[in-house]
Amino acid sequence: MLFEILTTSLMGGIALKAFTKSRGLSSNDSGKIQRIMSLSGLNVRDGKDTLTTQLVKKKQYEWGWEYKYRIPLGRSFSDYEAKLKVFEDGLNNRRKNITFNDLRQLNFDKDILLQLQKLWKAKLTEQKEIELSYDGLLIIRVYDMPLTREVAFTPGEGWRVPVGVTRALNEFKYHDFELIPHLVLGGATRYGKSNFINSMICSLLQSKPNHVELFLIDLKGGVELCDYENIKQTVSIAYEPEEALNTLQLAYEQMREIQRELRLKGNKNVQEGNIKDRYFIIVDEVGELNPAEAVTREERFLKQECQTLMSQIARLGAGLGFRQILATQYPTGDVIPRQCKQNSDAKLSFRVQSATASRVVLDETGAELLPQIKGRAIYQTADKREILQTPLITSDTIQSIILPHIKGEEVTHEKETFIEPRRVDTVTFTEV
Ligand SMILES: Nc1ncnc2c1ncn2[C@@H]1O[C@H](COP(=O)(O)OP(=O)(O)OP(=O)(O)O)[C@@H](O)[C@H]1O
Repeated sequence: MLFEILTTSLMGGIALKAFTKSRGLSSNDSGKIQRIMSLSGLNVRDGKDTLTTQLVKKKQYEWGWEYKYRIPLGRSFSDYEAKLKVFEDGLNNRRKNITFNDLRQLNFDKDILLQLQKLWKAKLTEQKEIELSYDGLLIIRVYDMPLTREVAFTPGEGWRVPVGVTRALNEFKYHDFELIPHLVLGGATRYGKSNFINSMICSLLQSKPNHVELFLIDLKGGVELCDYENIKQTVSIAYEPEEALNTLQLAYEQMREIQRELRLKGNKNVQEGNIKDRYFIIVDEVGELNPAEAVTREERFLKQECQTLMSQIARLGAGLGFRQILATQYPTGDVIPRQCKQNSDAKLSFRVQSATASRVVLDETGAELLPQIKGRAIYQTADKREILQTPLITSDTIQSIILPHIKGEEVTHEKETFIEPRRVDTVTFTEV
């Protein structure tokens, strides 16, 4: 009986596979992708010939499939990027086929009908996600499961801070400030920049409380970074451009001091000089320091000074233990000083409004195509670009992390218990 079911299902599966293949659809999505390409006008006409996108390689991973294509002359990567939604909607089209691979997953010892029902339901609700990249070949990754929309904060180790969870196997990704000292952060409003800055600071406070020194510039009216105003690790905090200049000058002087110290010792950098402290200059909304936006001459001069200091820190600071993180929600033109951008080998961009804005942050397009999901971002280093979901940190977690570091408050971890005075009932006797 079991043998009969097995062979019938197997033959059915093979027949189904042959059928789907005859319709240009195979068990993976390569056939469908090829059809989407030709139907959405990605082929190129060359006289009588039609140049198509050629599949060079396909590989299955635990998370889904990766396809590599040679693109025809006359097409660029951005032509394919512009069709991202077309690919995604095409692959998630509800007319689903059950494939041979799907049938192979079934357990023929158990209730086969129920399993088929479940499989069909799963097929109808499945939501594949697609990622495009280019390295001389067009790479299309089709993920079976969408990337999670929420990741809880967990601190990193040492100078490694959590950046987020990647799609491949939900793996946690870290940014190592010892390897890449400076970071540029961008993204349209309400997509998660400030949340990321908070999780970064809290991770550093957790893992390096005695060696992290913070120079904070919060030009969003102080609402984002004011929690750190009274902690031991904050050397200086600024809420206005005038105060920002002061904070940057302090950081710059400290940098010079370390430079002198290392020179005297004959060391090239803090690692060689065994200096353990690291100095983080964090500017939330660097756009507020853009001289091009200044109204008066004095304001322009002040902002130019700020930009000069940020550029010097970016240029000279890495070996001296200085890490600069510049965040902006208005990625236009020179909002991030050029030298700061050039010296930041890592960029993190949340969704932005246009391809131009994406180029300002990442030097490449792509961040404008991110889904409208809070915390979803592209993390880009010199050799890699990944989409990830950044961790969400709650106010309660922030408060509990900063509590032991608040200045002037000896914090004991035991709870104070308030002892009420014992009630004494007194009866007074009077002599009659
Ligand atoms: N990683 C995340 N995961 C889930 N939700 C998030 C994440 N980051 C932020 N959010 C949600 O988005 C809201 C806005 O985040 P945040 O304040 O960090 O945005 P922003 O980019 O700094 O915005 P603005 O530039 O306007 O200040 C948060 O209140 C939170 O609810």
